[in-house]
Formats: sequence, structure tokens, C-alpha cells
Amino acid sequence: MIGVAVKNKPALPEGAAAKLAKLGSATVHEAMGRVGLLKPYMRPIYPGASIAGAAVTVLAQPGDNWMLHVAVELCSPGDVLVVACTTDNSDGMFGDLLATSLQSRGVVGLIIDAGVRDIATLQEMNFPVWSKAVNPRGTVKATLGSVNIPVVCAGGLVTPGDAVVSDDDGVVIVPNGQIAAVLAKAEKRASEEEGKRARLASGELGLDIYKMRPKLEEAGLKYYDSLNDVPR
Ligand SMILES: O=C([O-])CC(=O)C(=O)O
Ligand SMILES: [Mg+2]
Repeated sequence: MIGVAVKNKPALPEGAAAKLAKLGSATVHEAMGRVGLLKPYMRPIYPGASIAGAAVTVLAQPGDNWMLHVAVELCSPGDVLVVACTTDNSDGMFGDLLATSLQSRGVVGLIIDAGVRDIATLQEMNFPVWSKAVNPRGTVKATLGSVNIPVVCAGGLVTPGDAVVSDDDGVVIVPNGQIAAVLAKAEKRASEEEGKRARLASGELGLDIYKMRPKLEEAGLKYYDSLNDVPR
């Protein structure tokens, strides 16, 4: 689907973005049933950023950032721009000028399965980007793609209005219709982790907390006092 720009998309449930950002990509991905992650080559351009928001999607052509300019107008406060390419590309499609434009519309970050440049300025601006590459190589504005259609970005399906959760660990996509259920599961998981963290900090072993000893024994694990005692 090329040459299409869709103006509207579903909103996130009220308050979901802040909760998802706080829970983080690892907990949200586990709560989804260990799915939803983009490929781990998608790295933040600086550490410490943690965002969640509604996806505005772009399908761009390699070496061409024309559709990013089309997308800016279709973004609303709290959105995250998600850029996929019709074929593999790592050119520097995005920099501080486009970021200035997105920030003026309240966009909280960019996920791009291609390259980004001007990263020192992006860090100063507090505009986080997760990308495949950092690359000063510039792009043209010559070939149509699309905005706000379903795209595959870094191996993950992203539909406009899905929740994007990104932090130092990576990027996870939560389909819009699953957000409430995933939030409930993720919050339960986070509170259970708090209890576990306190027990581990006090020196209790995961082996005991998770009742692993009988299963390890059943699987055949044997302890020896010294390497010399091991039959061979
Ligand atoms: O202008 C471009 O093509 C990308 C860029 O560097 C910017 O947005 O600052
Ligand atoms: Mg620039």
C-alpha cells in the first residue's frame, strides 16, 4: 500500500502511556506472553530515556525521508513515530530539524528501522530515538511511501494506535486492543517482582524461592565437594 496517508488512529486508554513507560519494555513483553519485541539491534541513541505512546506509522523508501514530513502533520501530543522501510536501509533519514518539528507537536520519541543523525543535538533536546544505525549520510525526498498503515518495523508488526514502549532494554509493541489486559498483567508481575527483590536482597536464593531443588535433582544434577570427586 503506497501513496496513502491516513489522518486518524485509535487513542491509547486514558493513563496507559505513563503506566506502560514506568513498567518498562521487559515487564510489558513478559506480560504479553513474551512477544511483541522489535529486533534487539534497535538501540537508543543515548541511555536513560523511557517512553510510551501511540504509534504513528511511516512506510518510507530507502534513502528517502519524504514521508516523515507527511507524518509530522498527522502526529498528536503523546505519539511515537515509528518508521519502517520498504527495503533494508541505514541512511540518516532523521535529525534535529525533524525532531524539532515533532517535538513542537508533542511527539515523545522516534523508532526508526534505518539511520539517524545529529545525535548530540537530539540528546540535548531530550528527543529519544531508537534506531538501527547512526549515519550522517543524507536522504532525498522523491518517492512516495505511506503514513498510518500497518508496517513491519525491525521484525515487529506495528498498527497505527498500538502502544510503543521503549527504554534502555529495547522496544515492545502492544496492540491497541490488548493494552488494558497487558497493563493488568504487567502490574501484577511488577508487584510480585518487588517481593522477590526484597527476598533476594536479604540473601535468600532463587533456588529456594522458586523451589528449583527437587526439579534439578530429578533432572540429574549432582553436587561434589571437589572436582577430583567427579567420576570420569
Ligand atoms: O534534514 C534531514 O533530511 C534530516 C536531518 O538531518 C534533520 O532532520 O535534521
Ligand atoms: Mg540535520
